[in-house]
Amino acid sequence: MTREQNPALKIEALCAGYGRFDVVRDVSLRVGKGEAVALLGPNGAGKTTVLRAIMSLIKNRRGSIRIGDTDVSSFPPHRVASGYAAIAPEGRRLFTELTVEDNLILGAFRLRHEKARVESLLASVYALFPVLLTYRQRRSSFLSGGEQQMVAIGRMLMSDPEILLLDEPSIALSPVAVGIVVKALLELRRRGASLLLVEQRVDVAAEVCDRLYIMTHGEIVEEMTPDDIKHEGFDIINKYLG
Ligand SMILES: Nc1ncnc2c1ncn2[C@@H]1O[C@H](COP(=O)(O)OP(=O)(O)OP(=O)(O)O)[C@@H](O)[C@H]1O
Repeated sequence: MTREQNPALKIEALCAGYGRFDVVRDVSLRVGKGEAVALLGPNGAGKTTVLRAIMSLIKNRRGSIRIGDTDVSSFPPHRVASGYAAIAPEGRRLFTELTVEDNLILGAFRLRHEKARVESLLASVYALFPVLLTYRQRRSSFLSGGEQQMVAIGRMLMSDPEILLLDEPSIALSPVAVGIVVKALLELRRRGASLLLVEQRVDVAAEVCDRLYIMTHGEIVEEMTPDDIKHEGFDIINKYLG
């Protein structure tokens, strides 16, 4: 099947929010297999809410969400997390008292009876982030922000999901750490991963992604490519980001 016929993620007419209020309205988007797509927008636009809806973490949700061949719209969160989607949330949310390796292994909870597969996933995370191998027995609280972000991305990879969701992986990181995260995301792309990246930094999104959706006030208002930005400059996007 071609990428067009069988995307990694296809959202149609999603409405989602909190309590009785929708903060995401009629959102449709697609991430092809092996494609990296960014969701850009100002604070409060509803980007994180889209990611939470994909993971079934909010109850107020309508519309359809397909991951690969499966409609996951009615799945409970643990089922979505069992190999369909994984999220590296904003702020990383590590178990800071646990070691790096224990945090990573928690990401493979669903595969706990498949020891060889867990070992092989762990080896591929350490190949992506060699520094984590050095620090594997170190408590996560002792890591820098950039290293903690590597653990959050690695933990996501440990569930071997069909689509990776990243919520502002560059936030509050030093320029060097942002560079390391960008390099890791490019390497994941090279390995064929499908990514949906929520970002505030247009430069990071344009470097990593094939396509960018712009979201404001709960709706997708524009779709563009990094080439559009290259030709027309950041102004075409900055008018939406405020
Ligand atoms: N748990 C919640 N309960 C009620 N309202 C919420 C909750 N979480 C977010 N909201 C509201 O939903 C709207 C969208 O928030 P969301 O976090 O999805 O935006 P965002 O685009 O990810 O912004 P940011 O970049 O600031 O994280 C905001 O108005 C926010 O105040």
